[in-house]
Amino acid sequence: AAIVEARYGKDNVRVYKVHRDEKSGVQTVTEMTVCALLEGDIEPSYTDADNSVVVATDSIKNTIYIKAKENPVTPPELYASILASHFVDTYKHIHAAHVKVIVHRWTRMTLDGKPHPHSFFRDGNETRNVEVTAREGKGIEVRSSISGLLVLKSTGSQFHGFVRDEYTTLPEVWDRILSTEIDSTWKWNNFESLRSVRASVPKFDKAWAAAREITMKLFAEENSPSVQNTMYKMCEHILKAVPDVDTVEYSLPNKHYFEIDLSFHKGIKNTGADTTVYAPQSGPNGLIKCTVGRK
Ligand SMILES: O=c1[nH]c(=O)c2nn[nH]c2[nH]1
Repeated sequence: AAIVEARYGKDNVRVYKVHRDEKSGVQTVTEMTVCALLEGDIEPSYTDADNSVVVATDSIKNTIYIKAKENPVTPPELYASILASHFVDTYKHIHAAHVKVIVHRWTRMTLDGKPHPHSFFRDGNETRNVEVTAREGKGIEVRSSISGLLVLKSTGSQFHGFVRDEYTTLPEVWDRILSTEIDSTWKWNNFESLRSVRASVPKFDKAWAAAREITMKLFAEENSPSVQNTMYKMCEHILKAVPDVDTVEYSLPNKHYFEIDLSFHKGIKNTGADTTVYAPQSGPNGLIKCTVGRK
């Protein structure tokens, strides 16, 4: 037997960092969950119990905190690239590092119409994420994403014209609820070095804001003929808005809301156009995925 591939490290490292602006007294917080996994000449630790090649996961955890202390933690693309590059540059037997950063939402409170200097709230489970791979001699791959953004529209969604055969019971619909949890990822053109990531720092927040705005605007404004078509348009718009992005991918659950026929009770009309009461479904759910590139 032989190792085909291996990587190891520390997962679920929770990091909080505060920036205190002395002049204004305004404090800004960032909270993230970090995973850092190393790859390289580490087979002997698996095959021969030779721990001389192991950078302990505890040391990896320490490094995550030290790099957060020494460097900016925003944009997450920069922090993740600094962290991943550190491992490849520091240990000659480590040839790749994979870092995932999940940034949680602490949205500043607005009280009496004014932003509060040091109070925040968690407005939703949506997160901004980055996955970085630094590979020796091969630069830095960066994938940014939005996940957990739960959306619903009460109309403006349809689904008809699909295959009808002996397996089909789904009625065609011209007006339905559409709800999904946005998972949108945009992959940046390869960065040849940490220096080129730093040069692109102004682009990362703008790209995230554009992807989020495009996603919600198209979701809301399209009279969607299907999840497939609407997600494809989201990809097209993001590719147009962010020239340095190579591909965009979406993975969208279709979280169904079913009509409930209540006619058994005094002939209540609650189907088709008369439906006002629905049964939200926890499962099964549709799952629609695509990756779109530049032709
Ligand atoms: O948007 C949709 N796409 C599909 O592929 C599908 N299948 N059932 N309902 C559906 N809705």
